[in-house]
Amino acid sequence: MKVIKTTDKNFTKEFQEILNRGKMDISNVENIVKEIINEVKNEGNKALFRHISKFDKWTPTKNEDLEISKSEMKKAYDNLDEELKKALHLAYNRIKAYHEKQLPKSWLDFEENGSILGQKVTPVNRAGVYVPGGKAFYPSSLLMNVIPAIVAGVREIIVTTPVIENKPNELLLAALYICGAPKTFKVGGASAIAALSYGTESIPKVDVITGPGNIFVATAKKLVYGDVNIDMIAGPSEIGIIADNSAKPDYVAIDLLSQAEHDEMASSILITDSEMLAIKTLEKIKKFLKELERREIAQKSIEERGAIIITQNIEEAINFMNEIAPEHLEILTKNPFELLPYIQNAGAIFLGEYTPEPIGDYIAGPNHTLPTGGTAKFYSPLNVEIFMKKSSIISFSKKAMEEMGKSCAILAKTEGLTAHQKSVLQRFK
Ligand SMILES: NC(=O)c1ccc[n+]([C@@H]2O[C@H](COP(=O)([O-])OP(=O)(O)OC[C@H]3O[C@@H](n4cnc5c(N)ncnc54)[C@H](O)[C@@H]3O)[C@@H](O)[C@H]2O)c1
Ligand SMILES: N[C@H](CO)Cc1c[nH]c[nH+]1
Ligand SMILES: [Zn+2]
Repeated sequence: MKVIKTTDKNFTKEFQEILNRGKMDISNVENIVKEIINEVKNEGNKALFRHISKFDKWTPTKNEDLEISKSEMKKAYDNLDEELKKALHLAYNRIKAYHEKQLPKSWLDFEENGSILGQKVTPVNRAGVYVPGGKAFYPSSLLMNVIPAIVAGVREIIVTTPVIENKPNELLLAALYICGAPKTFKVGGASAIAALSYGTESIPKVDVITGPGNIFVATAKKLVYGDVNIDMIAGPSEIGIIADNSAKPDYVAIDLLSQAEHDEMASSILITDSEMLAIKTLEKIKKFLKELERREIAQKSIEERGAIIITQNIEEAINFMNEIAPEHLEILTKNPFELLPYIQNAGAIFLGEYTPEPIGDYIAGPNHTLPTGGTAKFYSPLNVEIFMKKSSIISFSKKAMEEMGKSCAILAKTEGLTAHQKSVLQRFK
């Protein structure tokens, strides 16, 4: 784990290396992904069968094999352990309530001259949700993506997820049932993104695709963007923590490890003005690592992509964290809310010692699909608006046309667009 001080001679170079870590390099996989997309475009389900056989360790032979039935979902829900069921419902209700607050409104404005201007908000007709499933199952990501689409009022939601060895995860099946049993296909990676973008015999073409995934999924989303809308290109998980000497090293250490255990490419960064906290956190990381199920992944991630930056004061810590723009930011200082006005870039901000990042992954309510790799400088968390679009509304009265028609006509004439000019002037005859 890199430990550096902002007063070190080579700090600028070291910090630049940290900034570059999250940037996604798709050059190695771009050609492979292009080929997969073309095969799905040209051959439909037949290509899906082949890709599933190659990557997911089972071989579908007919179209029906691709779909998870509603009865499978119901059976998994009925057989689910009561405590898990309660937890799923709690998560569902909290995520739904939070996203309902995000709903944009249609509006009409009535001007004195009798004209009406406004905006009409409409959900997209069909949305595709990708749920990763290559190396682990993510029922929580299913909820985080499907619930905003439900809240937005999307008419049809199509889910795709790879099902390794054709053995669906019971919790994922139960979560699908709670989400209203949307049509779900056992397809993963770039093939799934291509199928949702262009359609196959079984999978309908959608208007927007959301959901995280590995480099093949991210690259495919980048390539199909424009033919469909996408939420964002999310890379490996990240956590940034700003802490002072009031923070508990145990909390800081385990919260850093919480994202490190996701992925060897995940990055976990502590910025603190307390050298003592830095030393104690390092000790605790060593202790906790021994206790983790995913120790090897977490260890590799924390050793190769973890960092502690020691600053001269908390203002400096905030400035460097704003430059990093982490996916998740925890503030573990005496008065965390005092720092909030100065935080400019972060996907989600967790304030205070009782708000560890994992509470946001599952239960709190805000979305856990967040911008990574510094893209929190311009992307927002996944939200209901990605499943909606807006149309402008314009209705001019005769009086408004008399007031403004001439100005419009002269602008049109100056652009050389005389049909535009005449279209307006006709109204005066
Ligand atoms: N940001 C979030 O909210 C969030 C949530 C959950 C998971 N994640 C991340 O999503 C990622 C999930 O990755 P995953 O691999 O487990 O599952 P995945 O579902 O993203 O990818 C599995 C699919 O990748 C394709 N694939 C695998 N190897 C390939 C190859 N050599 N060539 C072409 N295609 C290939 C296959 O189609 C396979 O079905 C992880 O990095 C995880 O940390 C992020
Ligand atoms: N922390 C991940 C997003 O970066 C989401 C997740 C799903 N399950 C657990 N965590
Ligand atoms: Zn997580």
